[in-house]
Amino acid sequence: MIEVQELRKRYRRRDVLDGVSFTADKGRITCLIGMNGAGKSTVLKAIMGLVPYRSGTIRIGGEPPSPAVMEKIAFIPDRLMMPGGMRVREALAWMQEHYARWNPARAEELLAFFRLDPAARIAQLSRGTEAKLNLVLGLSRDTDYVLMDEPFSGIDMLSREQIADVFTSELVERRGVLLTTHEIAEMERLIDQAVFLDQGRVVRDFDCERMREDEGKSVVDVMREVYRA
Ligand SMILES: Nc1ncnc2c1ncn2[C@@H]1O[C@H](COP(=O)(O)OP(=O)(O)OP(=O)(O)O)[C@@H](O)[C@H]1O
Repeated sequence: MIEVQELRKRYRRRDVLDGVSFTADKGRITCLIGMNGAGKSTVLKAIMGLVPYRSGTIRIGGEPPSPAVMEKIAFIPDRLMMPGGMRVREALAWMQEHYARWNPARAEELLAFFRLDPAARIAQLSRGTEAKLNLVLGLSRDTDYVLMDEPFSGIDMLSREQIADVFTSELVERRGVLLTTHEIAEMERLIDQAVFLDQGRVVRDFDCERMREDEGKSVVDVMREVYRA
């Protein structure tokens, strides 16, 4: 489980995270939902130790972050972080060299699934193809948790459907997935837990299936309720 408790972060004297608390369990897909600037990416970056925070506690599998604990998490940022001159196969080799839990068979499988050309240069990939490679690099590590920042952003409908298939496959089944989005409509059927962020605060946190059963509301219904209020 990833546990975030009372996380506070300031940028230029402004509170961008104002006491954020939630958990993301293994075997579930948890989605941080919020408008632009709500603080979603900052939460992921704080968990990964990429930005310092003022106060609060982060636990991963019950342990505080450390280099060994961070090996259990793969972070897939909103844009690919590899140099443009690199070829796809070189990016995979780089990952294999730098990450202990790299799974080459899975990487090959995902390359074939997304029909990525191993010889293509990264700079020449379209936005959507780049997003798919970004997913291949993150999901080919055998980690307990995967953090994804806006995995669907800028991607055409058919590619989104292909990426959605990955979410329902055994690739993420046993892992804990924490992702962010501001476009919930097509993520709705994929996610188990919804955490709504607004101006650095958690305003709703619920089990999506229970919400549908108990109150007959979809995540989008709740979103309208929260943000139009
Ligand atoms: N490096 C930075 N310096 C100053 N302010 C920042 C910095 N990074 C983010 N912020 C501010 O922190 C707030 C939260 O940003 P964050 O990127 O976490 O939002 P978000 O919910 O992920 O938004 P989006 O959906 O647009 O990606 C925003 O108001 C943003 O302007």
